[in-house]
Amino acid sequence: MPLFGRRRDSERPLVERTERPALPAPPADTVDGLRAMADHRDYLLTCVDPLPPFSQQLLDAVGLCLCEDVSAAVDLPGFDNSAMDGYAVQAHDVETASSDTPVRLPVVGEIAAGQVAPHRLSPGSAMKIMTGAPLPPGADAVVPYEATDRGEREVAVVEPSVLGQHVRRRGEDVAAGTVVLREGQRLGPRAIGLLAGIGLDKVTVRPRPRPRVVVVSTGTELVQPGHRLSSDREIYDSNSYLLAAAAKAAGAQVFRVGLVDDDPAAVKQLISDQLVRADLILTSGGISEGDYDVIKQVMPELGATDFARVAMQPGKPQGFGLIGEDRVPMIMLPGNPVSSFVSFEAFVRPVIRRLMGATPYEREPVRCRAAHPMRSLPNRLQFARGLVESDRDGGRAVSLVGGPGSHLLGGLVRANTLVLLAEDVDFVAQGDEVDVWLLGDE
Ligand SMILES: Nc1nc2c(c(=O)[nH]1)N[C@H]1C(S)=C(S)[C@@H](COP(=O)(O)OP(=O)(O)OC[C@H]3O[C@@H](n4cnc5c(N)ncnc54)[C@H](O)[C@@H]3O)O[C@H]1N2
Ligand code: MOO
Repeated sequence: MPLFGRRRDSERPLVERTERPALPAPPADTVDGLRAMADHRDYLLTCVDPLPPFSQQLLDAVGLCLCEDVSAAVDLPGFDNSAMDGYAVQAHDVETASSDTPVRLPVVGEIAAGQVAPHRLSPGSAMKIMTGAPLPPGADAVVPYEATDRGEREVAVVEPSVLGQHVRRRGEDVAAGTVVLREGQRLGPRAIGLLAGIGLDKVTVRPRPRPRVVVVSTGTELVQPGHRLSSDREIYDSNSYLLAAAAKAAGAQVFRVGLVDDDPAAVKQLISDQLVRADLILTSGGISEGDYDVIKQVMPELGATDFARVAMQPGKPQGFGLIGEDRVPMIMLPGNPVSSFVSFEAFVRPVIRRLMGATPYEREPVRCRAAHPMRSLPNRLQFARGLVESDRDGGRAVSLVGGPGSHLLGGLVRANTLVLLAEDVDFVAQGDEVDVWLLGDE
């Protein structure tokens, strides 16, 4: 299918397979001749690196995490300066001043913020000074206008002053060389202000706001939603929407490319075209044993791939690859909609989190009481669709909803939980505890 409408398909170069490093050795099949779900997940996580930290303009870094300690290269304040509009003086000259016995001093100059003192302040004199202006050498206090008659050539000071009064000392806030923000710290408005205050316009942060995830559905039977089904052999493409929405909810920037037929040339062209804008490519369909399972057929020509049978239900067939010159990670998911969704939860969400440098990568299982007896396939980690509700004792109980078939998209929506029934479990009695993944934050 045309992607950008700039060049004809025949003009675009394909990524051809050249000699490239293979994938790391995949884990052994340990469950009934199949790969354990956790082994497959951990394998994908070792094959994918977090996106590199990158230097970001301050305002684009809000909400992101620092990848380095930040030290101040300058003192804050950078020089001794006045905290008030008034007169720079020597404190001992005005230590007895009062409204009954004002101290009169000649005004020998003026300094505004951004200027420097015209000369040193001699004992027995005053210099006009504005807030933020550098204190003249020789001065050690500032008398605010309100404590004087605001004289221009001579000033009468009517309140006493002490050493250092209204003077902001160099380095009293931040001394040059000290660490002001730590690696891992999330940048909010105050941290952004401080970074600007010490003269930085960029910082190194992670995650990239969003890993770029390209989503593609394969299948000649698929029709774009919004169009008419022209025969009862056709079905609407739900997976590219489901996966795109799930990737977006996990924090990715998503490019939903949509559909491609089970045509090897079209699939190769489309994937080659997408590599340039992808940190991760997701496909659904075409990876099991069928005669038209095009992804499994062509992807080994474009990169290093691993097709596994995983001891889980749904989600048994799984594909992974590092594709093209840049070895872009690609996760090839099974076509049944529930299989696709469960595989996303088990493998894709952790990989997106790893790309973002967001830990923990995996969902934390939560213990929950079974509301009724449950049967499970032996030797498969079963992801049953569950509904968790509060029980009478204020605890949580889960019941199964929607049926076990991996095509049951309607039933999936009634669930708020995936119930994890382990490989060595074939029966759970009512009241027994099971692990669940709560899907509330999707
Ligand atoms: N002989 C065998 N057949 C199958 C096996 C097996 O081990 N041996 N595994 C089964 C399992 S488990 C699954 S899951 C599926 C996975 O098959 P594929 O990944 O090759 O997917 P397809 O054959 O292309 O499609 C399967 C099913 O899903 C529908 N589908 C596909 N894409 C979409 C979409 N974007 N939106 C909605 N529905 C979609 C498709 O029409 C099929 O009904 O293989 C079993 N077979
Ligand atoms: O195991 Mo397949 O992935 O659901 O039916």
